[in-house]
Amino acid sequence: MIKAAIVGYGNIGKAVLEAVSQAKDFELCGIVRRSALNPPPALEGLEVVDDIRKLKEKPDVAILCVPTRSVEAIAKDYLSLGISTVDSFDIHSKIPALHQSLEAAAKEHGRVAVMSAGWDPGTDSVIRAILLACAPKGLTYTNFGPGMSMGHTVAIKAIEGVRDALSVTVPVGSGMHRRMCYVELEDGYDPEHIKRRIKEDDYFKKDETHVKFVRSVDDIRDSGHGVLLERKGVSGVTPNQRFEFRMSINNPALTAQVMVSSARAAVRQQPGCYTLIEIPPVDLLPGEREEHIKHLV
Ligand SMILES: NC(=O)C1=CN([C@@H]2O[C@H](COP(=O)(O)OP(=O)(O)OC[C@H]3O[C@@H](n4cnc5c(N)ncnc54)[C@H](OP(=O)(O)O)[C@@H]3O)[C@@H](O)[C@H]2O)C=CC1
Ligand SMILES: N[C@@H](CCCC(=O)C(=O)O)C(=O)O
Repeated sequence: MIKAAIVGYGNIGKAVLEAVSQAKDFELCGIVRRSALNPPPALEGLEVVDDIRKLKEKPDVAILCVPTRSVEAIAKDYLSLGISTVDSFDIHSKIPALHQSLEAAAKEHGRVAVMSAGWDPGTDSVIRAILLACAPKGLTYTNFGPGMSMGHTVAIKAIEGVRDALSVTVPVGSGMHRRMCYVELEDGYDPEHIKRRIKEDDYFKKDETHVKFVRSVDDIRDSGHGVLLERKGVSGVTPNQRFEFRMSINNPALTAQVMVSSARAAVRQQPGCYTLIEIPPVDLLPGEREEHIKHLV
């Protein structure tokens, strides 16, 4: 059995709890939250702590369901305690730096960090890599949505004066996106200031971004999302090879499932930091390798 802890009980944390409950090779050691006081009824009977060191049983792996910008500090702390980590860090431009930093920490402490293990970055990254192997010359376009981006939404929610938010990603073609941000403000905050803060954030600054102020974000929230990944390229000397991958999904449910599968892979790797393209797909699956070779290959 793989002993796991869930860190952060937001959208992804809740869905990870559901995914772990369905995974027969996992045992939950507990949930780590910023405050362990007054846990919701859904956590009744589970160990809820405010520091991973307080868990009765030490986990093999911690599934980090925290804001992307909190991942690095938490992952390094846990690796230093001898606990492997899985995260879904999704600021694409900062992935190489995080990879280096977690690689050093994981190797120093003989543990594994699986990073950026959601659906994008994550499973989409694996598909992009496979399409590149199929047609080494050409263009891949990743077209998201329309749907709710959790990463962009969390980034807006972190701005002082924002009570609630929803960032919807709208595809405009050729891998370009429009960001529609719906924001519920606290009283007394300047909408123009909040607008500027959003537009200058790394998550938004390269895209066309619109900010709209609404009375209730709850009334418009829908966590559905999806992707159309397209590649047109050349295999050998043969042009016009066309590929498409499309999915329409519930964002937290899929992200959480990928993280749980990645936690399984984490306990099977040598010490170090891995993105999903560096992990053999068979290590994500429960059961015997030989059985998967027989049925999947
Ligand atoms: N790679 C991918 O494909 C995807 C990645 N993601 C990533 O998942 C992250 C989490 O998303 P989501 O679950 O929707 O976020 P939420 O805001 O719903 O949940 C985050 C939880 O983390 C805990 N937390 C710890 N530190 C902080 C902090 N400084 N501020 C706020 N909360 C904190 C809180 O839990 P508690 O109160 O229990 O402590 C909070 O509920 C996103 O930032 C996104 O980048 C999401 C979807 C896809
Ligand atoms: N990282 C995303 C998942 C991929 C979709 C995306 O990047 C977007 O909508 O911009 C998220 O946080 O929801």
